Amino acid sequence: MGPVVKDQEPLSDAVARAASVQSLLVATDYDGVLAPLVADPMQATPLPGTIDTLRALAALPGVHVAVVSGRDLETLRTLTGIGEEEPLVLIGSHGAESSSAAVREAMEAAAVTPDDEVTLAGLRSDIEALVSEHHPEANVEHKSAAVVVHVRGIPREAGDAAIADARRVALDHPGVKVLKGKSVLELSVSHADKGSAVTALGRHVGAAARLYLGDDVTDEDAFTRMRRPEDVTVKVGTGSTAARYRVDDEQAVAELLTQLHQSCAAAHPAS
Ligand SMILES: O=P(O)(O)OC[C@H]1O[C@H](O[C@H]2O[C@H](CO)[C@@H](O)[C@H](O)[C@H]2O)[C@H](O)[C@@H](O)[C@@H]1O
Repeated sequence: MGPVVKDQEPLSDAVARAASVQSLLVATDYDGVLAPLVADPMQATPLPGTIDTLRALAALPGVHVAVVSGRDLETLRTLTGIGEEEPLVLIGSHGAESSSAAVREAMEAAAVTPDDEVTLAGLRSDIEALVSEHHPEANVEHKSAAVVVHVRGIPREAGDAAIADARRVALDHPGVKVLKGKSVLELSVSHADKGSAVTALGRHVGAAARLYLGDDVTDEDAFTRMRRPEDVTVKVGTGSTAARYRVDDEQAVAELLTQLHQSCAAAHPAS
């Protein structure tokens, strides 16, 4: 897979350049970027070594690291194994939740309200009823601000029917945001987006450059917000994108993070 824009600086040069700035924010999506996609969401584990590479990056002076996901914060912490005492920032529920107080403050206006909770409770029970009565081969994932219908691994026609019916259910619940992801339909009461959360974190740490890796439609909010010449945006896999660069898969992400760590370690030696 070639670069997204022709005749631009090669990705390896852009990574080396980003590594040399005084304050760098490295932000990465989780599913489909650090962790290969699998049928059971709770079995989606990071490729060996990737979290340790992020830890090593976060230990360097002037390098800030965040994992940004549609997962809720608690699940993201469990799946990444990143502890509360570690310097890595976790951003969950597409920006609605974060381990960083600065991000929480910036996203306060997008926080889930008690009215949203009521909407979500009604939605959860309607989706559960729909799936158990009409689409038993589909699965339902409950998150703090959303309910997700999963159709990975089931026959195409059955999956499409489940997604179409879930969309219809959402219409009965005003204020619900519908996000079509990879073999999922997410119905959310969150008003947050990854782009706002990551740019808030970048501002907070005074990032001179931001490097963002993502594979799904919700990552496009981050790609479109990171348009400074110093920023490096990387789409993982196929599909149209606002990112400047593209890599094939999670293995290529692991290699890119290793290259980034080597460049950052050379540019930001620990004192
Ligand atoms: O923002 P992300 O970290 O990319 O999370 C997006 C969604 O990821 C999960 O679903 C995806 O991964 C599953 C496990 O590999 C896979 O079964 C599913 O088909 C994918 O769409 C997660 O379950 C969702 O809640 C996230 O919103």
